Amino acid sequence: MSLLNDTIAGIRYQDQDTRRRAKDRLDRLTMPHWALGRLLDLALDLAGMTGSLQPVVERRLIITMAGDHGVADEGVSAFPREVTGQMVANIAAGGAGINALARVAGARVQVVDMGAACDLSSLAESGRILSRRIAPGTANMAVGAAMSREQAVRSIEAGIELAQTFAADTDLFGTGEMGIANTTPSSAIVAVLTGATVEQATGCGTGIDVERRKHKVAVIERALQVNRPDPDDGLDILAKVGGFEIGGLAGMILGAAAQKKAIIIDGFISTAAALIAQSLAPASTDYMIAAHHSIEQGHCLALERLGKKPLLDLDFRLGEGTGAALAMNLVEGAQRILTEMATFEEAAVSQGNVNQ
Ligand SMILES: O=C(O)c1ccc[n+]([C@@H]2O[C@H](COP(=O)([O-])O)[C@@H](O)[C@H]2O)c1
Ligand SMILES: Cc1cc2nc[nH]c2cc1C
Repeated sequence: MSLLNDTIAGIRYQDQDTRRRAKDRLDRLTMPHWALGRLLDLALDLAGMTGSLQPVVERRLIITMAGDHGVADEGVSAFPREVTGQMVANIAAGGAGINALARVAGARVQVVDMGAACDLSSLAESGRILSRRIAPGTANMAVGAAMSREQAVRSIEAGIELAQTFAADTDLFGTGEMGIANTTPSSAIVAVLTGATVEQATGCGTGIDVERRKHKVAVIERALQVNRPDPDDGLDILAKVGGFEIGGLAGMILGAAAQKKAIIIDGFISTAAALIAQSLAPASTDYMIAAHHSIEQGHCLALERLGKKPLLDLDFRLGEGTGAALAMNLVEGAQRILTEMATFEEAAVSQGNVNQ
């Protein structure tokens, strides 16, 4: 079997017995019942994911995957393609938004070149980024498939391998990406996998105006007509209207799930990758935590399809893993409540008689 098929076959749903035992403890903690709300739901998830009442979320890693997109030729972004490589260098030097927010979370940031258009070999050779380049950007999905099915598999398998390697010294993963024009393939993926119209699934990305957004919708509609991706085949969708960094992130998510590690899903593009992972392995959603609600139109639809409620709502639309980084301390909050807070019996606190 292939790495992809093996990985999919190895993903288990959360451990229900550990969830039950965690629920039993959380029900008895010294507070009015469930008074920490969704932080407690998150604590249950951590227990179920790791199969432990003492989950650890100390060693944190944001993987920021970069890729370019042939569909940028259609004028769907407010920024030129070369920004992808320039921002990769900025992140590698520690000067991007993700670097500042990862420092708040005590997380490492690893940039991976999945297929930027420009030459990033000097950054890779000096060890500041990792190179898993599939090709120098995808083909233009408005005129044909973005990549071959074989490239789609390779991009996902590169992500799985990275998750396997990093799992040795990572307790908590976060996804991030950098890729000019990548909201275009992401909207296409969201439309195909949610059944929504392209109009509903498409936003303004880096900041295009109303007219350009109309054009972007038309480009995505054309890409779907030309390629006819099969909604029941995540690999077909990725190959026809996806991106290399999106495939890499889908692989990271599958790899983390197979290792029973929590993975925080960043914004719109990361959620599109999560939808690909869900379509390949429904149980992988049990290991995903939705970081935040991006203001990119279509993110709500994607989160709904994933069955996830985001932790934060800060009007972000940056990507890079910024929302995932900020959510990491909330995940630590959930873990500390489960592992550090006393029960009524332990602290000798009188219980009320409120119906639970
Ligand atoms: O994460 C998000 O929700 C998000 C929403 C809009 C834009 N972005 C970032 O902006 C870039 C894509 O925007 P665009 O307009 O070039 O498709 C890419 O580098 C993403 O990281 C990210
Ligand atoms: C400057 C810039 C930084 C980014 N980070 C993620 N996407 C981005 C897009 C642009 C344009």
